[in-house]
Amino acid sequence: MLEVRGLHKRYGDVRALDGFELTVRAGEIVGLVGHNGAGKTTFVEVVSGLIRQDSGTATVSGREPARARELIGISPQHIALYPPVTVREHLRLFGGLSGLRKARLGEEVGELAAALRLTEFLDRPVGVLSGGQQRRAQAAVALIHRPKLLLLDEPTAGADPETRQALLDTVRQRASEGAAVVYTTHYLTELTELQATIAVARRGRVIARGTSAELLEGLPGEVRVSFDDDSHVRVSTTDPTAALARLLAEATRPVSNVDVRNPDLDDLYRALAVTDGD
Ligand SMILES: Nc1ncnc2c1ncn2[C@@H]1O[C@H](COP(=O)(O)OP(=O)(O)OP(=O)(O)O)[C@@H](O)[C@H]1O
Repeated sequence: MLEVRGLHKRYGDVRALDGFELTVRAGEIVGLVGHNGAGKTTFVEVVSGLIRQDSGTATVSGREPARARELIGISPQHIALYPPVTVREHLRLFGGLSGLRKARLGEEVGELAAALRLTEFLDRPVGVLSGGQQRRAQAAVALIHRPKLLLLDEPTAGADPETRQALLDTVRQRASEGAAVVYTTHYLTELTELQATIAVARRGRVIARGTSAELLEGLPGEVRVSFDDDSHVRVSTTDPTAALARLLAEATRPVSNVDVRNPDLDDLYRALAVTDGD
């Protein structure tokens, strides 16, 4: 569905994309993660046809992004809606531009609004909605024409748990119906929930790809044991159960709390930075 080969894009001295490669099949969710400035948004902008790469190729169903607009749904990192225009008018406008007929459009609006818990806000101008409601409206605009490729750039940034859940459920549903999804986020738990494969971007290219289990295997997490006198012991370990058992067996003061942290994205970035030459 999406094939990206050797993308390069420079802004002055900054190599925003430096050999970026990614393929996403129909029905697959790829979680694109990486530090701030790794090139994720630039990649999304090229694939959605908003900017042109300096070199390399990006194709959506074999077509250049600018010629495949109706196949793509994009939810940009920053809200890009018209404040005085209602949610329903946005959906009619964008659905209509993508060629949805009136009757079908009405059905899609109702179904999508219910899925994203937007029904009671449909006739309010976007400008009066809360941040989380605007996030859901933005996602609805991306989804209204049932695109074959969904590009969601941090769709849950600043979202409350209800908004987050509604978005994740809807994205999973669309993938199960065959959409290819690229989902950028800074939250590993969302990608686990989406059963996404993960692509890690760094300095303008993808340096690792796999399931979270594959990528996190062997990385150390952390075990922390706190005591009644407010002191604590912390160890970094690849075997939290054994480490916890040892710390508890060796404890000479009453224990007030234990905390086990599994490896997360920061641990993964640190490990990859070492193998990537830092
Ligand atoms: N229009 C632009 N003009 C100049 N530099 C840019 C422009 N867009 C992006 N960059 C630079 O390109 C690099 C990649 O930026 P990009 O926004 O793609 O990163 P990102 O991985 O999406 O980061 P974040 O997680 O912060 O959203 C950064 O160094 C950024 O400053």
